[in-house]
Amino acid sequence: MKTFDAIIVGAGQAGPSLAGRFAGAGMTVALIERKFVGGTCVNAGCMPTKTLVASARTAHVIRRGADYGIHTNGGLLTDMAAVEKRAATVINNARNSLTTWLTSTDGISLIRGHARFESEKTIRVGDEMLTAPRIFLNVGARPAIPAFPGLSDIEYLTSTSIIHLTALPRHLAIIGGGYIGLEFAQMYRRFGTEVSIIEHGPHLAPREDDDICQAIGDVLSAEGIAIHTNAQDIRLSKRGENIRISTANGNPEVEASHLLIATGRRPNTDDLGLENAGVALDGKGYIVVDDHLSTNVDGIWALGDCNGHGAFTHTSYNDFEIVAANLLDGEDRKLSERIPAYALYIDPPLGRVGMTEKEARAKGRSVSTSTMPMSRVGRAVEKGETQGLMKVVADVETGQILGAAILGVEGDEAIHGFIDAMHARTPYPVLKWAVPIHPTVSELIPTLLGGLKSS
Ligand SMILES: Cc1cc2nc3c(=O)[nH]c(=O)nc-3n(C[C@H](O)[C@H](O)[C@H](O)COP(=O)(O)OP(=O)(O)OC[C@H]3O[C@@H](n4cnc5c(N)ncnc54)[C@H](O)[C@@H]3O)c2cc1C
Ligand SMILES: NC(=O)c1ccc[n+]([C@@H]2O[C@H](COP(=O)([O-])OP(=O)(O)OC[C@H]3O[C@@H](n4cnc5c(N)ncnc54)[C@H](O)[C@@H]3O)[C@@H](O)[C@H]2O)c1
Repeated sequence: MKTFDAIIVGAGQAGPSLAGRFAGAGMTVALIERKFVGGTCVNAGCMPTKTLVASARTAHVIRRGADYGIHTNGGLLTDMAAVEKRAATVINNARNSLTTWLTSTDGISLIRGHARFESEKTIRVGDEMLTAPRIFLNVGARPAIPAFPGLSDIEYLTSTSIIHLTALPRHLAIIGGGYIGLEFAQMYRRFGTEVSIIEHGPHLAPREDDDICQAIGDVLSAEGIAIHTNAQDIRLSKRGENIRISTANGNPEVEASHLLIATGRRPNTDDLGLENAGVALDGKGYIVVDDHLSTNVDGIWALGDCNGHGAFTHTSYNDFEIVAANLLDGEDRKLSERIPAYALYIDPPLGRVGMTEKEARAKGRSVSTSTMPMSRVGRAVEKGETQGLMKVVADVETGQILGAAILGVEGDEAIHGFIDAMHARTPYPVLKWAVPIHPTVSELIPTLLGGLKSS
């Protein structure tokens, strides 16, 4: 049995930083990883996808060159092998530098293998038994694949395997119109593939307000992506070399050369031996945690996607910050203090923070909203990218901003004006007097706030 001050399972977005802080405080840490250090973000998530999105945007800009008075001689060719290689390089560089840091930091033992609880304080990795008074779970999630009829007869892609394609599909069908589905849909359309999205809800990006969903649909259909919503009872079958996707409610059948299933993710908690430690899970398999990220078992914490309180790199990293601040810096940081924020990396991107209008109304707040089309934003006009809209939701009684969305050029950056104001709890009338820089997207935020009215 090897004894450490702390054991961390999973080297995703929280584990390595936590290991570094503990080691810096003079503690011995075992960091256990069964696959690649860096977890989903580095190896199969944010980093490769945003690298691929950048290649796709380059193709799009070249295609639009004539709109800007710039002409290219000859056609456009996507060299998918080179596109894939660029993403692989980004992955490998990030993974290697993290590995170098972890293996060269005194106090951290990077242990390769699958970890499983034997008891509350004991973890097995292969033949090795490890124990520590503090155990931190950062095991992440993986694609969830629904049991569609016919699934076993066909080959399909997930967000993990599609990253490694080196040849362009003729026709990519995507089941699921959420983050993964939409980012890959636009990316592959821009690479030159025919793309069909099949979503069982009434809208794409169904968590968003209807006006935002509608605008997202408009952006994607304008690029020639076929969108099939309300697709119930999806069935899969093989037709020659192709995959046929049929639905019950009159949507046309889609026959595609490739199929990506992007219907959500499930936590990696089913093979961790949690029953041997008595750690409680919720109905969806997420580890139940309190406001300080402690599980129901003393001395065991859960961070990142596996606790179901955020499914993003920044939320996993913030979980690390909360635990480190509370255990090492004598602070009292809480999960409930975090304001949800995220971006959907279609182009133009959607930056989002806080509540949607429908969430705010469901909570019974005295809601006031203001929207503005991106066609009124000078910077967007100058860039020739006027799709989308800005929207803010505020509480008219308290003057607090409840949420905001910027679907538009630079929306993922400009939304930080709202993120910071909401974090500082600045009432919106104060922001109306800020003097932003011209010409930016953010300069329209005071005007947007000026349009707030109750309805
Ligand atoms: C295609 C895609 C694109 C994304 N894009 C974005 C984006 O643009 N922005 C954003 O914020 N988020 C994005 N995400 C989400 C983001 O990647 C995840 O939320 C984030 O990586 C979660 O981090 P984590 O630390 O919770 O877990 P992970 O990064 O998943 O790490 C968990 C680690 O634990 C290891 N592990 C699991 N079980 C065991 C075990 N029993 N023993 C040992 N090791 C184990 C795994 O191998 C893994 O390395 C994207 C996700 C996907 C799939
Ligand atoms: N930009 C980002 O930050 C980013 C990018 C990609 C992924 N992610 C993370 O990865 C997670 C998973 O992404 P995702 O797109 O797989 O999940 P998601 O929950 O965002 O979207 C899944 C979509 O599939 C639909 N769906 C579910 N079951 C279906 C079925 N049986 N038939 C048809 N449609 C069905 C849902 O209605 C939803 O629209 C996200 O929650 C997010 O946290 C983040």
